[in-house]
Amino acid sequence: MTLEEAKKAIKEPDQQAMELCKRRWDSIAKPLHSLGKLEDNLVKIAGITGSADIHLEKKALVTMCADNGVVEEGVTQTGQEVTAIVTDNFLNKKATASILCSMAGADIFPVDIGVAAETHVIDRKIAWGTKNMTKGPAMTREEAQQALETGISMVEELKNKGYSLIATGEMGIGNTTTSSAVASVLLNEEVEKMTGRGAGLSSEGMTRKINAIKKAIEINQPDPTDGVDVLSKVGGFDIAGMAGLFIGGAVYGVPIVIDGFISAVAALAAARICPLVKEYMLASHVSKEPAAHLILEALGLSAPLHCDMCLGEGTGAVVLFPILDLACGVYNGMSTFQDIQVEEYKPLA
Ligand SMILES: Cc1cc2ncn([C@H]3O[C@H](COP(=O)(O)O)[C@@H](O)[C@H]3O)c2cc1C
Ligand SMILES: O=C(O)c1cccnc1
Repeated sequence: MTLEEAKKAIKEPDQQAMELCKRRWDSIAKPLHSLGKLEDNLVKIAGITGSADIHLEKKALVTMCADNGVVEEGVTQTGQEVTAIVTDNFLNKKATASILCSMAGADIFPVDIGVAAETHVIDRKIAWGTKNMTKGPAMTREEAQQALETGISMVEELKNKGYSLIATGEMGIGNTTTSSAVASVLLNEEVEKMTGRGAGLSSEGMTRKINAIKKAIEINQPDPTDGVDVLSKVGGFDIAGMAGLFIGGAVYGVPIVIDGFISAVAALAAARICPLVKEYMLASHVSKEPAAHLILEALGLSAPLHCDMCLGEGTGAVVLFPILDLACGVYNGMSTFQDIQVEEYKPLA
């Protein structure tokens, strides 16, 4: 499906399914709304899937893996070769996200959407990394569109395989630099406010990172009203691929879980391309990256978890999975007021 077709296919979530789900929660023998965001997330899922019958047995994490030409500017603590190593490690439980997935009963789908080396994961390579955005656009508009469409098609494939919940993740040395650039443009905020130390960076490194982002924005002049333009000029294949996952979730009625800062920036870009996509994403945690909470605020989302995590790879999103499983267990298994023959709970005015 093309991006244009996807945009046309997106509808409002199903209000009736949400209402039914709320009614089911309110009928359960416990104080009203006492499971808070656990309840809210299931109501949202009902609206996304169009059904109050909620089962989350098959869960997936898609990690979009890509390299970033901007690492030439000395904006990271580790070298670009780490991207390919961690990408392949997703396959053999040697990466944090793959271990978390096996513990949470989820399957991991690492996608090479633009790693600058050969890898052994799902091959959707658009290019061998992006160009250095301080010297010109990171990629062409066509490449950005291709990355978005890759994300959309991954959701279609996983839905056809029976997956009902998808977490978003990434691996790409230098992608907090591109994320901060995209966030700065989309929110029209100072680069300094949007930039953190990523996977660990010295103070001199931070100065280089901020200067590189400013230079990239200055030279490329991305149009903040055009999400595809911003992604292509100062983004990366991984961020655009994840933005595609969010758009795909809205097209195919599959809830998509946001991870940390990088994933949230992708969600923001997706929402700029098509505002309704916001209704199809679930927040998981608030990353320790300084601007993460601002991105979630801009999306109008409130994350249930505050773990001071800042790892990426989809780790925080996968941590939400067992919590949603627990919510689902109560939703599907708990007795109702009718079962225990108690008049419905009436809160005090
Ligand atoms: C060994 C290693 C494993 C990682 N797994 C995720 N990231 C995280 O760090 C990177 C972003 O930080 P920056 O922009 O500072 O490079 C991304 O790959 C992100 O997923 C890692 C980083 C490293 C070094
Ligand atoms: O929050 C994130 O996604 C993040 C932060 C730092 C490094 N890697 C990922």
